[in-house]
Amino acid sequence: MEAERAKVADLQANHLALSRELAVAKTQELTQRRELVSASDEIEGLKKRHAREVMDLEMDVKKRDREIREVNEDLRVCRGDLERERETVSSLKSTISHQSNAHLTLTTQNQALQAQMEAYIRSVADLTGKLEVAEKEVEEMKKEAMESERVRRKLHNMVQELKGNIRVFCRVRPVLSSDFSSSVEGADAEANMAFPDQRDHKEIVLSSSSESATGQERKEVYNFGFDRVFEPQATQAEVFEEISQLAQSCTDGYNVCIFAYGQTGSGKSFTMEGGPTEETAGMIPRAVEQVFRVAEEMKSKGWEYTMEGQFLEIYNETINDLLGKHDFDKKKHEIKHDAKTGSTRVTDINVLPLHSASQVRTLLNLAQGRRSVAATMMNERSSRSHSVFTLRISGVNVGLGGTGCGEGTGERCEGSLNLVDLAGSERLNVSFANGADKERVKETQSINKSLSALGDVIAALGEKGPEATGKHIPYRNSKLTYLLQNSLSGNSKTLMFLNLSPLAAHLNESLTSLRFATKVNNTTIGTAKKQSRTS
Ligand SMILES: Nc1ncnc2c1ncn2[C@@H]1O[C@H](COP(=O)(O)OP(=O)(O)OP(=O)(O)O)[C@@H](O)[C@H]1O
Repeated sequence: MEAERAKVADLQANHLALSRELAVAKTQELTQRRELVSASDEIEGLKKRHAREVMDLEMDVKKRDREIREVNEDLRVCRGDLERERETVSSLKSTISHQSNAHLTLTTQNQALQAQMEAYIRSVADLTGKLEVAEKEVEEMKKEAMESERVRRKLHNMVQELKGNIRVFCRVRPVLSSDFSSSVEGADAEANMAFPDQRDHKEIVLSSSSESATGQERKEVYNFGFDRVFEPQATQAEVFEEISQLAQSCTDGYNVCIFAYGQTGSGKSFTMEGGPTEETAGMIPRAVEQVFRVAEEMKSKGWEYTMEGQFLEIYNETINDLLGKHDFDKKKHEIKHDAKTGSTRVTDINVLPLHSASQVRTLLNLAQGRRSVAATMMNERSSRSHSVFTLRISGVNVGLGGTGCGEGTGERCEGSLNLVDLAGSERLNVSFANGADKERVKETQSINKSLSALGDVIAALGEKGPEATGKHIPYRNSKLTYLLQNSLSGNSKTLMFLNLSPLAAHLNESLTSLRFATKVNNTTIGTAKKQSRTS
């Protein structure tokens, strides 16, 4: 029992110890429970904080995500931009590389140009110096040119004077197809004409053979010499070349008269007026053109010209104004000479200012249409009146204002150019073999009277020193000679064309014309005087 009791005491001591331990354990447990509650509160608090923090973090993450997306988007845009910028940069790089190449080239060119420019500047300076010298020389030369022009005019006119103031040119027209249509047998046969002087062209020889009373063949040879003989093939230009110097004379202040003499159909109108083409244009249009050309050229020598023209015909000893308003001129015209100036005027005649050669051509055509033209038995187109075209020229030397050559000399000159197409010179019996109408007979008589008056005037002038001896010159015997007085006397230069037909049938007429022209050619008219004055 004691064992048991000891056992129970042991058990009780154990129990006590265990109860104590349990109490301690319970206290510990309580403490721990409290700690646990506090820890779980703490955990709860932590959990809540954690949840809040997680939420905050989630929101933060979402925000960041958004931001990341935005940044990514920006990045993408930036990448695009960057890519484009890269491309731009690369193209700029290549441009820069080109540009720098170009710049290099330009720099080289610039250097070369600068070198050239410097050379130019040097040569410009050099040229400026030379120009100044040349300008001085030009000025001197202009002065010299004006002076030599004055000398030239003097010499030119001296040459003209030495050649004689009445000159005669003989021109034979070619045989025409119309010559073959004549009803008279043998009318188309060519006359025997020769031109032996092939160097100076001054001779014409006509020969004819006839049967003498004893039945023997008689050969006759006629020699004539003129200032110039033109063969049938001579062109209008060749003929004009010989007379063009005369046009210059009238711009120098001389009275120039060119007239055509010859039987009907011998080529007077062709020589003076010519055909419609440039090649066939006659002496009148060519001379007018020459005068205008010379006047234009003389501008550079300080001369200024004004021109005026008149055109008339003398038909049956009456003057008809070819520039009048009506086809038939009913006015009575008188011829007036001014002894002081040596000029001739016709009263009530239209005198038109002339500005160009083409204006003159139009006038001439108009006037030609008005000419009294009547058919004769010899030439359908024969004109039965004398036509006189007059171009008056006044010049004044006004200098070359503004060129440094100073004032003009103030010298004035007045000249005229008379171009006369005479009516046919055939004798009465040739034209009117079967005695035709009276009007035509009167016309022919009147023409022949004036032509023989022309011959008489020339013959009287040809007698030695007519003007010095005061011998009477019968200018008044016909309207033609009276009108041409100043063109035939000592104040002028005269050229006569003797037109000849090449036909054998016209041989006698040709011989008569040749004799008349020889008389004219042997006439020496005093010295031509230039009509000039210094204002
Ligand atoms: N050199 C020439 N070349 C070519 N044809 C010419 C030449 N000369 C004159 N003729 C021609 O001869 C014909 C007569 O000439 P033109 O009419 O000129 O004679 P004319 O002497 O003036 O006559 P008229 O006294 O009747 O006026 C015209 O058909 C003309 O064309």
